[in-house]
Amino acid sequence: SHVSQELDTAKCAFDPSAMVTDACVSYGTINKLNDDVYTLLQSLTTETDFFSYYRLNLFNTECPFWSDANSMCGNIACAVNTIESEDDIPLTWRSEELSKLEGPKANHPPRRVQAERPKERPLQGMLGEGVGESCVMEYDDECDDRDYCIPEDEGSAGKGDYVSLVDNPERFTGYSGPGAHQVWDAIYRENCFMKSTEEALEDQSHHVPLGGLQAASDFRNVLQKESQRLDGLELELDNECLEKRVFHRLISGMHASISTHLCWDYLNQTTGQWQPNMQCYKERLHDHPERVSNMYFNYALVSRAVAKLRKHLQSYTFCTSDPVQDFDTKQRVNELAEILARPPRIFDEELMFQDPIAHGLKDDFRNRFRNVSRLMDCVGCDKCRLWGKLQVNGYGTALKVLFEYDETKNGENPPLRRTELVALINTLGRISHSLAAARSFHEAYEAGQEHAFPLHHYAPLAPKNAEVTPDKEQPRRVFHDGAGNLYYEENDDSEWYHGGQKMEGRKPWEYPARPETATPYDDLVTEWTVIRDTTLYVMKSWIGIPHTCYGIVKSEIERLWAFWLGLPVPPRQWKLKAPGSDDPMRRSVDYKEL
Ligand SMILES: Cc1cc2nc3c(=O)[nH]c(=O)nc-3n(C[C@H](O)[C@H](O)[C@H](O)COP(=O)(O)OP(=O)(O)OC[C@H]3O[C@@H](n4cnc5c(N)ncnc54)[C@H](O)[C@@H]3O)c2cc1C
Repeated sequence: SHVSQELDTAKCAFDPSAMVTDACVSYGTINKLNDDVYTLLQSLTTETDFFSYYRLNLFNTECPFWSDANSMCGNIACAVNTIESEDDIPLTWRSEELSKLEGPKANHPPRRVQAERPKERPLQGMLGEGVGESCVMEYDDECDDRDYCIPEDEGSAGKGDYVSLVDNPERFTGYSGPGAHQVWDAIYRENCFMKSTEEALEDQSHHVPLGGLQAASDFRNVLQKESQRLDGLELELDNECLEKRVFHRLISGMHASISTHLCWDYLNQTTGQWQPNMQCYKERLHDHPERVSNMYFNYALVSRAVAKLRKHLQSYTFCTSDPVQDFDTKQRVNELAEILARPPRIFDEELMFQDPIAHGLKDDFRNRFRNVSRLMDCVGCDKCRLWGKLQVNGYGTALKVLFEYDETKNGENPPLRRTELVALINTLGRISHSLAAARSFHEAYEAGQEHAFPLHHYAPLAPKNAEVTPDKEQPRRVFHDGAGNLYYEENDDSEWYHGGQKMEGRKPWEYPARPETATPYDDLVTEWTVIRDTTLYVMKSWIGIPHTCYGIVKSEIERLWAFWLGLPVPPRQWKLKAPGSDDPMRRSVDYKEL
């Protein structure tokens, strides 16, 4: 089918209508990359305090483009458009309820108050106990004119709130109808860079003046050059609205990603069941393969931006007062950037805008993006506005990094605010999840299934147990494989050691692939080794139960005794733990043992 061609084709011939050859990478390569980073990205966005809280101005803003009086419902206060008769369904399933934000919220304290509060608790527990507030608080309120988005606090009295992204997943909210369409229409209208002079003049009242004609011709020059470089052909380029296509792909890809999520996490408002909706997928994505293709384009663009930040992120402080969380977050981010930076390069921003003649275009692009950012204030559903704003900021940050950053330098680059970094990584997390969900939908659809398949099995996750080792001041990552072996990482450079021996070619939680030379006999021996080890492990655990219980009781009595005598109570020596990815029972075949 067309979609499978779109998804699986290994070639990406230059196609003027597809516009950007820079992201000319096979869909298969992107799927493979996504398989490698999916779990890491999801863990980063849901398990670290730094990336699971976002600061934004959600309520103190007004839609600057139209007002309630003359619009078809675009403003925040305006009721969301919902299914025919919502009165018949329970309150919790109504769009009005689904649209509301959930979970704790913390105000961003003004500068004067910031100075008075302790560095560890700048938000005074407002997000709940156990949240590393120094990982969430953003001290940098400055703006930079190289930003593609409106800094969240611009033009409003409030400095925004911190909200939990984990408590407010992007999913079906029921927000639809003319209000939602009006916003999407306005966003797509932003993309026409090259218009007739009359139209351009007419538009001056609505938009920031842009010099679009100059930009369009700049862009055409760049494209012409690029196409010649690629295949020596003079391309027939459409005379009208050329730039529109790059911009269009970004917006359309974001729209498609939002649609994928609402179809994946869909609520049947009459039965109250949350489940993937195949019909929704078919109508919004399957029947429009170019939308799926635009999501892939966005993936390439945003992941390249993260890869480009690799050096910058190595020296980034995520949490000022929580070294273990800071270390853990940094390790995961570094690993993500490292995987994304592996060849082949999937997006080549140097082919765009970098040409000195294309300066007008860059400003134009930036200004249009700012307008899209402002349009987000016209979205009449809190949760949708949250994710809409976050993703526009994420794409804006990706563009800023792609076109304003020099990856070899550090000091001279524009500052990267916490909000931008959180938006960037979460936006990548969103597209990553969209690609995975679209693939599951697609495969189930092709197989004639009514329901989507579960998400693919992704690469197991690296351990997250950062520990402060006694012999080092810095925390470093250690990995316990559950069979009594301890591995540790040296020099923050992903070199893993076991008993002083460096592990070549793999991480301790990875298992070597089956060598091409392995014979069926090797397979048999390997399988037998696994069965034998597993049986021994289980037997050993059972035999060890009395000893373990004795140890627990003894240590608890000692603690109680110390407490009774008024002495310092020693820390607990044991803990209950659910099996994780480091569980040896999850071991797969280890050929290295052969
Ligand atoms: C910023 C924003 C965030 C939103 N977030 C959510 C959310 O989190 N949860 C939720 O349930 N709803 C959300 N919505 C609403 C949702 O996007 C749809 O508007 C709604 O579900 C109605 O869908 P629809 O089928 O009428 O078409 P819409 O998705 O509203 O699309 C309008 C028109 O745009 C065109 N179009 C659609 N998709 C694409 C594409 N990928 N590329 C190019 N053109 C396209 C089609 O011609 C379509 O008729 C959000 C809306 C906005 C504006």
